[in-house]
Amino acid sequence: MSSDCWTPFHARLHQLLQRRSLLPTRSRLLLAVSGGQDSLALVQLLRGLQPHWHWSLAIAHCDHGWRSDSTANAEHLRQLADQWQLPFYCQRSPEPPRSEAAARTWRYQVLEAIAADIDAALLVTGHTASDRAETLLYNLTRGSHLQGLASLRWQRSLSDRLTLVRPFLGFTRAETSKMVQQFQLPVWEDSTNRDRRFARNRLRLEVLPQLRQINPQCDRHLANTAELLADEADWLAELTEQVYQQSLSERGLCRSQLAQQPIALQRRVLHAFLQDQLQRSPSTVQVEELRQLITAPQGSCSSSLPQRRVAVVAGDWLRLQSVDD
Ligand SMILES: Nc1ncnc2c1ncn2[C@@H]1O[C@H](COP(=O)(O)OP(=O)(O)OP(=O)(O)O)[C@@H](O)[C@H]1O
Repeated sequence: MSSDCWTPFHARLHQLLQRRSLLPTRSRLLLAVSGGQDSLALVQLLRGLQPHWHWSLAIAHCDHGWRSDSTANAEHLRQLADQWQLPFYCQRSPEPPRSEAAARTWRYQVLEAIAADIDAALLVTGHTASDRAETLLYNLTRGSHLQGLASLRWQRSLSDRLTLVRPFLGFTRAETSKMVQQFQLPVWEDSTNRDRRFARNRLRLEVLPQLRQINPQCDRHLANTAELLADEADWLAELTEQVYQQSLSERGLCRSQLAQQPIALQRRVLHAFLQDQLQRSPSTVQVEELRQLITAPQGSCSSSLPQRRVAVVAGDWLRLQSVDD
C-alpha cells in the first residue's frame, strides 16, 4: 500500500488531470471516501501523484448509520487515514436517512461544511465511468431531457466556494477492482450495495452484466455517450440563452422571432420563459401549450398555467398575465 509506486493507472490519471486541468497544483483537496473500492482506489492514486502536484489532501467520511457495521466502517477509515498520515473528518447522521435521496442530500451538506471548515475549494469523489453509465441508464428508464442524460460531469459547482470534481470518470469499476487487487486496498464491503430493492443496485447487478454480454466495453461506451451529450447540452443551453434574450422584451416574447427557430429551440426558450415567470419548472404540457400560441390568432390564451396565470397572444407578443387582469 506504499504510495510511492508508479503504475500505468497513475500515468493515466496524471495525464487526464493535466489534459482537463481538474485538480490544480498545490490546491487543497477534500476526498469523499465511503470505504468502497472506488474511493479507496482514488485515495491511493492521488497519494501516489501528490509529490508531483503538491496537493494538500484530507479525507471525509459520512456515516449514515443505517448499517449495523457503519461505526466499524468509519473506525476502519480513521485507522487507514492515520496510516496514510492524512487528516480525517467524519460525521454521523443524527438519525438514519429515510431514502437514498435523503442520504445524498445530508452527505453533501456535511461534505460542504467540512470543506468550508478546512478551506478546501475542491471536493473529490470516486465516481467512475460505470457510475456514469448507470446514471445514464437510470435516467433513460425514467424518461429524461438531454441535461439529465448528460449527468455526472467531470466537475460541478456546489456553491460559490466549492466545486465537486470527479477525476475517476476516466476509469471503469472493473479497473478500480484491478487497482484494489494490485495495491491490496482494504475495501469495506457495503452490504447495502447488494440489496436488490434499490433500482441502482439492480441496474449494476443485473442489467449492466447483461449489456456487457452484448458489448464488453458498454460501460465505457455509455459513459462516452453521456460525455458527448454533456457537450451538446452545454452548446444548446448557450444557444437557448441567446435566442431567449433576443426574443424577450417588456411586452413579452416575440412570436415572429420564435417562429423562425427549430421546434427544439422553441421548447427550450419557452421553458426558460415559464421558469423565470413562474419561478418553478414548467410541465411538458404547459410548454407545448405555449408553443401552439406562437402561431395562434390574436387574443388566444393558455389554460394550463398555475397561480391563476394565463399566457396571452397580443399582436407579435406572447405574455403572461393574471386571469383577473
Ligand atoms: N458515506 C460516504 N462518505 C463519504 N463519501 C461518500 C460516501 N458515500 C459515497 N461517497 C462518495 O461518493 C462517491 C460515489 O458514491 P457511490 O454511492 O456511488 O459509491 P459507493 O459504492 O458507496 O463507494 P465507492 O464509490 O467508494 O465504491 C464515492 O466514490 C465517494 O467518493
